[in-house]
Amino acid sequence: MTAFSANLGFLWTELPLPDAIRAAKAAGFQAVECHWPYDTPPQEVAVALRETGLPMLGLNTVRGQPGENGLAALPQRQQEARDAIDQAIAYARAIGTPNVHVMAGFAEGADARATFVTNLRYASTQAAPHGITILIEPLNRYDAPGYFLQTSSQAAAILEDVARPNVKLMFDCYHLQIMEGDLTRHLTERLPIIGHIQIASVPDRSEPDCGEVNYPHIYAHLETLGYKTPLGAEYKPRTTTDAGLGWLSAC
Ligand SMILES: O=C(O)C(O)C(=O)CO
Ligand SMILES: [Mg+2]
Repeated sequence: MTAFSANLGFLWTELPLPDAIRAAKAAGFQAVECHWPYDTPPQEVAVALRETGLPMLGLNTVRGQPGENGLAALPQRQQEARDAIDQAIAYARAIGTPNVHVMAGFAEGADARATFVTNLRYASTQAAPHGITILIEPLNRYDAPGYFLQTSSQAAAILEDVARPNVKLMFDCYHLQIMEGDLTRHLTERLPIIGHIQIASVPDRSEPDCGEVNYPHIYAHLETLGYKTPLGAEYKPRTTTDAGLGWLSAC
């Protein structure tokens, strides 16, 4: 049976993070993940995780200044990017989180690529002693125009250059259906470099129960591939989180 991780960046956002973790447990999720937990002391998050028994699978590095979307591919911003990486790894260690998504930011060109590769190697070195995996995530060009990383093929080439076993791809089916399609084939081919998978309907990014992706097919396919990590439910509820959970009980 497919397991799911509630993305608390989008689900139960009206609740403080520890209560959102409790709500995810009550709803039947097997794990949680978040975007930017930094306003909540990690001790409070750790208490809720212990109490519910849910793992927090991932968190993101900060976006940077207002209007920015990450720092790791921005030439001339290396110190800030490394501070963001250090902050994320410290928070992840405090709550036992195995993945840190290092956000690339709005950038393009050879300098941006070289900066991203260098910063990912730095992140890998800092994360490795703690058993933490670094993730990079392509975002679609409509939601994040100008974001440095946009496709899984671009990510695969960068991961080859970074050449560290603890730096992997966050395969968000929502973004990659929009950018590349062919999800079944890409999930199969990219499996060795995938560190986490996320889902949402396409194109409206709501509950994964409608739209152009047939998720039951994706779940069955991932099962045949032996992929067992809970899938990140990273969608924007059509009404409230609780009212939209029918898809979860149908799985
Ligand atoms: O938007 C997404 O898909 C993300 O997973 C994220 O981490 C924030 O941009
Ligand atoms: Mg995502």
